[in-house]
Amino acid sequence: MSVFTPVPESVLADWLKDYAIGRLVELKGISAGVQNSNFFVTTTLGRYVLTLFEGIPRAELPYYLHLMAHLARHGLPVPGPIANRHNEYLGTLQERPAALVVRLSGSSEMNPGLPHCEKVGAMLAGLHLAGQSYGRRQENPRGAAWRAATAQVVRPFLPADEQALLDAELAFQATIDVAALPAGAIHADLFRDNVLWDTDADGDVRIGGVIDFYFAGYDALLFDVAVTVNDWCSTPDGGLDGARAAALLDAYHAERPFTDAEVAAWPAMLRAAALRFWMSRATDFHLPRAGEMVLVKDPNEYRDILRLRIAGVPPLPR
Ligand SMILES: Nc1ncnc2c1ncn2[C@@H]1O[C@H](COP(=O)(O)OP(=O)(O)O)[C@@H](O)[C@H]1O
Ligand SMILES: N[C@@H](CCOP(=O)(O)O)C(=O)O
Repeated sequence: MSVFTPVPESVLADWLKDYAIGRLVELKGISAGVQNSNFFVTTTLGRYVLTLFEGIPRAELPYYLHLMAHLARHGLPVPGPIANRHNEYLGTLQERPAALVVRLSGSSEMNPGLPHCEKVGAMLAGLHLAGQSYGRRQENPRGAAWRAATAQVVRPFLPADEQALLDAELAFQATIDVAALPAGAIHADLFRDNVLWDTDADGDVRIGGVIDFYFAGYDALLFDVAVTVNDWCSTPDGGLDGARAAALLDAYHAERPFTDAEVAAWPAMLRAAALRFWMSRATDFHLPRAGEMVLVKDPNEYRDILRLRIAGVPPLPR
């Protein structure tokens, strides 16, 4: 998150009167993240995260908030949204749609080992299984149609070799039958910075929280696995670390076995997932948004991951 819209303490203190969570003690902007304005909020009764949504249409927000509530109810470490006195998760603050969620414990691990990858794989499978009973449906906002449309916006900013890479990848992706893959609610942005780690009573790592569901949607479950593997299991040059990928994928497969169609589609899904983040980062880089604290991530990291996934990847477990 970044802070695009500042919130004065007096304004928040007044807004919180609509909630049953006590009085404002502290408000702090969060610099991590790229999509929304986020703040840590401490009140006399607890610790929360406030999000002001910057550009997601209001009508699409209940899908995310109810999905978080659904997954939390299924025992996953997902922050539950807080309802206001009108029993609604979504409010309005500084003329933006706004929501409060529980602040979970832990911090992100940017150098994950095998135990981290194993736990993330098992948790992602649990999320996909619990998501099967989620009643709402909203398409992945960064799905195939978005990728194709965004490619045309970004293309003029790219050098000739990258334009050629992009054109070839779009043509390849158009040949993939995504409808043949198991689908459901996916997180779609399960990067290392969206998982908070804690330790349990024995000192073992455990997932304290999975956050940032604001790219979630209905799509192939395998696309979500690919997004996750590309981030958690890449080496600094973008290659796949075989041991970390195997730890994550074996743990996932033990909870939700991969189908034959998924085994066949795996290389294409890794490429689709790489393309998605190359395109979003290139958009943020070439067409930046104004804001008080704005983080722009390197698009070339995902261009390189795409090139390396095209060169070849190890198969899925079966
Ligand atoms: N529920 C939460 N509990 C604890 N920390 C959180 C929570 N939600 C967000 N954060 C913190 O805020 C940071 C940015 O949040 P994120 O959801 O990734 O932003 P964005 O909405 O811009 O994508 C995270 O890296 C984490 O440190
Ligand atoms: N994970 C994405 C962008 C979304 O950023 P977030 O910090 O809001 O999760 C990327 O790395 O490009």
